[in-house]
Amino acid sequence: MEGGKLSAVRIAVREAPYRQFLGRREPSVVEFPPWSDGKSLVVERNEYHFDHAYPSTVGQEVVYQDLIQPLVERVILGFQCTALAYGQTGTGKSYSMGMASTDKPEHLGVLPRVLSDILDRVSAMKENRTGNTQVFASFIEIYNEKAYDLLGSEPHVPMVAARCHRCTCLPLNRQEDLQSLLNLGTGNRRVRATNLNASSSRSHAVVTIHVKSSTFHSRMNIVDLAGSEGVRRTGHEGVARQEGVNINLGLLSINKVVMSMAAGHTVIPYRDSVLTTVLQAYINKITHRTVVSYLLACISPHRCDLSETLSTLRFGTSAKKLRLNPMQVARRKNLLAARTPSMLRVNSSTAIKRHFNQHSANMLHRTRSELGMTPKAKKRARELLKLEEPSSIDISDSSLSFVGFQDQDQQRMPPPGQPGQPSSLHSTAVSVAEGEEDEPEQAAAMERSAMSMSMSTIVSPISLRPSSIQQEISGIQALGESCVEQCPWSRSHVRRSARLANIFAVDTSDTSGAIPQSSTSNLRRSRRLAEIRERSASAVARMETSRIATVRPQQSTTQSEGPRSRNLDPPAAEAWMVNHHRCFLDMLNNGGLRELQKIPGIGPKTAFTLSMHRSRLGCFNDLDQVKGLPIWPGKSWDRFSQVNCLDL
Ligand SMILES: Nc1ncnc2c1ncn2[C@@H]1O[C@H](COP(=O)(O)OP(=O)(O)OP(=O)(O)O)[C@@H](O)[C@H]1O
Repeated sequence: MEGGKLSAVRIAVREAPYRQFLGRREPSVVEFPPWSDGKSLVVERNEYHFDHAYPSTVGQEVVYQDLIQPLVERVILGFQCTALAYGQTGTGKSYSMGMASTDKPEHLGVLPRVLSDILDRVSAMKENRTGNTQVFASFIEIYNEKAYDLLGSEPHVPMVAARCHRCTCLPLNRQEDLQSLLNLGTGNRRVRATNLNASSSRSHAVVTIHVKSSTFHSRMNIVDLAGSEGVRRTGHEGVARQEGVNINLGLLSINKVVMSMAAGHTVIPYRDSVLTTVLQAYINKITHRTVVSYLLACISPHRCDLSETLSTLRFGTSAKKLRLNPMQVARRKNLLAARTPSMLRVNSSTAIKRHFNQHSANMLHRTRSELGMTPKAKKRARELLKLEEPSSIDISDSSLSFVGFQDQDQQRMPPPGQPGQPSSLHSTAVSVAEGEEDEPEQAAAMERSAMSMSMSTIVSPISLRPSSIQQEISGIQALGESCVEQCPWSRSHVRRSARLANIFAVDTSDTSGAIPQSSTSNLRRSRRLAEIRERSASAVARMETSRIATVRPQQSTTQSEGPRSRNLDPPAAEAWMVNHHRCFLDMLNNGGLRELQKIPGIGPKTAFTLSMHRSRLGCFNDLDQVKGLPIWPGKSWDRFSQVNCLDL
């Protein structure tokens, strides 16, 4: 079934030509609007939509190619297909289905074309030796509620088996077999002249074409129903009248079956007539994935046949409601894809989707590979690093090259002998010391203090030694320590965002080329915590030392005590305060929410707001900036600074 349509039966409506013997030519009751795209028609101002709508001018060839040829292709692939003609008497059902004999090739109907087509394909398959496929055909009719085997030795003796399982199947090997089969079947079929049709079929005919191979047995049913007729209009009496009644009974029962199925009933009245009993096997599977069905509804252009025409269109509309469930559609597609040769499938949407999926997967893999995220890339990088990892790397060697970096990058590295870019504090302290030569003592004190802080409290990322665990975080072994110091790119403890930012900064700036010493907030969280712990430990140790050296023995010291309470000398007190401010600022800049909450005067809410401001600003440059934040109502900053000894 084409597309993703859920309709189990495809419906086509075909208009019959004018019946000459009705005399006066009147306008047709059926209109084919130009906007309909060959899929809808208008009768009595009601528009009906179907899969195809053919005016009387459309020939047999078009109908065959549109409706039946796709079914032939499916039958060869192992699907069960049914094409059924339904409509009023004299509207061209037998003509369309090819059960009326004709000499002109353009008037050949479905049956001879199908048989011929199947035989051609099977012969081609035999020539290509792609399988041993055989074709058989059976021809039965249901007349007066009895089934007859038209190809059997006694065509006018009713069959016993209700479902006609044991009917005669003639093998079809050549085109000549085909002709003899058609002559035999149509010749045995009961036909009678009525007021409405000179050769009206008095029975429902079912031709089944079997295609048998070693792997499947598919069938194609071509059903030509007798025409519905008003018994009075036919002008028949006696046997002919009874024929008409039985014909209508069969049509009524097939109508009821289709209606029940469309309404979703669980009990379907198949046994109401022989026609539905015989067709039960096919109708039952109409929504099955391996069944493809076409209904050709034939209608008359005459106004006198209007009620019959509307009845036929109603039947078509009911059949349109038979739905495949989406699972069946998906399975049918899969089945079709599995049975279609791969060459034919290459252009299908599934193949295209698969191609794109594969393409995007390749792209993703390539990107991951370029970023060094794939195991292979990691391994390669490790091997390269091992090659370059020198126990004897001399960091003073300016020709030292770093794996994976361009020369220009190398040129932007800090000059040899300078272990990393000095921290901002370091540089500030040095500049102060350099600029204030007239105050040597103070400058020296500041420098001493700054140096001591840079050694103990201010931890430059470059001076960090990643732990062995941290070295493994990125999946790439770290370089030798000297290299790590020189090559900040490979520092796995620096956040990836910071590393990338550094890369872009180096690319776009022509400054010293050194990686800007980002604040420690760019360090990984584990590293920051380790630093805080390290700093607090060293601060305690330092305070202990200074206490022993300067504080009177009787004074107790606690961490919250200020310099005043320790009676420090002014320069020492000032240095202590600078140190303390720096430590505190570090804590504010690097502490997580939990660490911030441990600071006296900071609750969960303040900690959260503080961290939000910190993320917005990057980090706090000094305590004045913290003080200026709109989170200290009233005198809360005073209380906060007091409790944390931030004031002298
Ligand atoms: N599209 C058509 N083009 C040319 N002739 C047609 C067309 N449709 C029907 N006819 C002619 O109309 C006449 C009646 O057609 P046919 O016997 O196929 O009708 P029917 O629906 O099978 O009737 P019944 O149900 O009584 O058997 C035939 O002579 C047939 O050639």
